[in-house]
Amino acid sequence: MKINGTPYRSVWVNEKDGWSVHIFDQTRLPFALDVLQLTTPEQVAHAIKTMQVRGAPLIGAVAAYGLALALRTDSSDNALEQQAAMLAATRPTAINLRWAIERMLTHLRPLTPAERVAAAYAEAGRICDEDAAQNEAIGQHGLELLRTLAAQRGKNDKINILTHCNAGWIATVDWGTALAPIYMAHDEGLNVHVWVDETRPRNQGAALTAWELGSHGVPHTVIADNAGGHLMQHGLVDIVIVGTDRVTRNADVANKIGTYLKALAARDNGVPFWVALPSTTIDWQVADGVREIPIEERSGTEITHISGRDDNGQISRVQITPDGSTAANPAFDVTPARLVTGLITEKGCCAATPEGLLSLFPEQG
Ligand SMILES: CSC[C@H]1O[C@H](OP(=O)(O)O)[C@H](O)[C@@H]1O
Repeated sequence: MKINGTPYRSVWVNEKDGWSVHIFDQTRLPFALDVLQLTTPEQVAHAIKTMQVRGAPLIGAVAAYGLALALRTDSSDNALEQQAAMLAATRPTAINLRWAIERMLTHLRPLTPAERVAAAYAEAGRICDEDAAQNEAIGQHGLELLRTLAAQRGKNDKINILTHCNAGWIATVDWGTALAPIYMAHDEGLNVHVWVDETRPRNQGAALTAWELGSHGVPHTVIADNAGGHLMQHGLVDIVIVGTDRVTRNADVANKIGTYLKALAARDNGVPFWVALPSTTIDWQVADGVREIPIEERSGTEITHISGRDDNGQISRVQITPDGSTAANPAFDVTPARLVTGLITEKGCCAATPEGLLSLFPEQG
């Protein structure tokens, strides 16, 4: 996507040295666009754990480059396995991380140590190119949904879309998943407006989705997470589109904490609830998401403290709870397939059912 007219991806190899890896430090957005240069697998692991880089497809792509960086130092079998395990363990919920590492291992294990570095960079590059292409296709299929909504009402009537967390281009290599159809609809001239859940506690909506949409000129309004149900009750939400970190073969959906509550409100108010995902986010080995998907527990300090820009223009962090209060911080929840209207994938849209998924991916049957 473009930032001030310049096209960017969310991860890229430094063209000056040909091997170090660049990402945006997403903990500094929306107030600073800082590029981080990663030169070691440990730096990659730290960036993923601290959410300097986040978003299911993007952490998989960056971890793939982390393995390439590791092999520059030691491309032995032991190093390959150990570094892969270290990177895969950085965050437990997004299946893309494990998928990307497994793909790299499958590609690299048969090679000699001398062949591995170049092959690792090439495979990580293919993972990035495929993600960008898949997300563009998701955008096209999701655009059809928005065109249908627009056709059902007056051409210039506003289409109000609610989204949760950030599933935009900065959460992927490019285009995003939930936001890809929105960008395309806006660029096509459809009158779209986005309700942006702030998405406590890390505020990926308020800080990242609002920044993305504002940078692209897409009308949007940031709301408290708890406001979505009220807006739906008053007919102010036409469709919910969210991203996901893992979808099971039964079409249960793991996503940022609070997604399940949004789906319940949508069902209660007859609002279509769609989930956008590349096939790399489908975990075909898992059926029951509520029971089987590991939910990341993050530090309670993400609840007890919040960061932002103060009146002096400085980024500062403040405590918002009493000393001594404990905090629990599950980072994801699972929305059962029964609450999901449908899935938007690079192969098309389908019902949130095992049959729906297999209709798009028959090879998994
Ligand atoms: C396009 S995947 C985006 C997905 O990832 C986010 O999680 P996190 O910010 O913790 O990496 C969130 O669940 C988004 O829906």
